Amino acid sequence: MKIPELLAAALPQDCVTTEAWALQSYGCDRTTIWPAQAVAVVRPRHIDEVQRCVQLANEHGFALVPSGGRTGLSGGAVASNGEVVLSLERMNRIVDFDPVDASVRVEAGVVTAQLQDYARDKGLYYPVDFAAAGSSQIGGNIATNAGGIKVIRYGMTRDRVRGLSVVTGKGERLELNRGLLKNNTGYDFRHLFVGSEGTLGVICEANLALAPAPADPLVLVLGVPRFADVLEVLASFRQRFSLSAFECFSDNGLRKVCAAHQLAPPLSTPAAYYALIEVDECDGAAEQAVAAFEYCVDQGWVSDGVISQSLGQAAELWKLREYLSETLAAWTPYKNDISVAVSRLPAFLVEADALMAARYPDCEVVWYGHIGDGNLHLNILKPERWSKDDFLSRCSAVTDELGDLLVRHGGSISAEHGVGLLKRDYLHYTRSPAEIELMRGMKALFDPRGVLNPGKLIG
Ligand SMILES: O=C(O)CC[C@@H](O)C(=O)O
Ligand SMILES: [Zn+2]
Repeated sequence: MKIPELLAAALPQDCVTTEAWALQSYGCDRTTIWPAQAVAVVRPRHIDEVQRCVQLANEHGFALVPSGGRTGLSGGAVASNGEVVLSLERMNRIVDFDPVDASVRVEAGVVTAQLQDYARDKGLYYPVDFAAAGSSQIGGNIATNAGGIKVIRYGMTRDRVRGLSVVTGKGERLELNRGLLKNNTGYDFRHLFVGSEGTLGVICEANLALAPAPADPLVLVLGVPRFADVLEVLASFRQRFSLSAFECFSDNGLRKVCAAHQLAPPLSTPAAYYALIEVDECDGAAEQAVAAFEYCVDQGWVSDGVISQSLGQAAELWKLREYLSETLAAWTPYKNDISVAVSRLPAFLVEADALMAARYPDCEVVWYGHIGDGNLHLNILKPERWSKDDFLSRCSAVTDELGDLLVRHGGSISAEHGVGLLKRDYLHYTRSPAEIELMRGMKALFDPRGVLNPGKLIG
């Protein structure tokens, strides 16, 4: 029997499809480098069906690509090698909520925004947030340890995960950590699965910690002529506030967003860079923010600025940052998602800036990111006249140089987007040979036949 027939015989009939549109659409994520070449798409409704798929894959030797909202930018959910896509989208129930534990148990296919709304309705807050929250799914967020715009205050997805139900690559079901806050009983496998990119097991359910509802946001956008001064601005605001976001973007990125979305630029005087700062709106916050802004102007770090006067204005200012990734997609960008310790950013930036200018003389580079977390998204835009292949091979060579630079500054080749296929060959810039060997050992332990997401993360 062929693989789709095997699956159809073992699962409810409407779980399996081989329709061309489905193979295409479920076989890709937001990268455009690898063509979709899935042989089937399976969409189970229950963890038992997930387990059956994994058992079949082991018995018959085919590969599965676990799949969420496919908003990833590193090729972690691409099926370009005859795999079966295992989509969790139908497992999208919020199973349980406990107000005493302030936690929620959800299936993997719950969309991030759905959980955010649910938490808000309960008077609480799910703080992992990013532009793709409307389509990304919790299982994928956990598998990639998604970050986003609130990491500076709330941490990454890992910091929310209190428990996981997974099906390992061997087909075993594991209940990891049981939703407990305290559980010192040896190796915590839950954390091994966070960020494992579907290579160890399929995340089916999660117990997630919710946060208290925050105050309304106060948002500032400040014009900063020199990149290094963005760090000075960060330090000044940090002294006065517990920040809930500190983002940065360059003027060329802002101009593209404004043009694509018919938005007015935030400041009458443009600056080379902008810092977007969010703090809690509370008594005296606006006055404090103005004082911090004036201090930064006096120091010559900031040339102009705006502060939100309403929730609507705060949301409008956020659009300038949040629309960047989607706007730049029109230029088929090559993405670098890198990090160094915040304290090392100034020194790193000087060298990274020089490297970009020297090695990409023909390409426009758009800088932006979660600079308060030491995380930058360097998007290299493809010149129209260059073929995709030429562009990619040039970018790959520069990524090696960037890797060397990151090694010198103790940084990471992937801060929050994961490794997938895109950064797999650069993993050694951040993880030692001994670590990579241990990763392979883990993979062999949980997925001895290599049926889960082969080729991703560690190859
Ligand atoms: O597209 C990118 O480079 C970054 C996407 C996302 O992580 C963001 O911060 O907007
Ligand atoms: Zn980001």
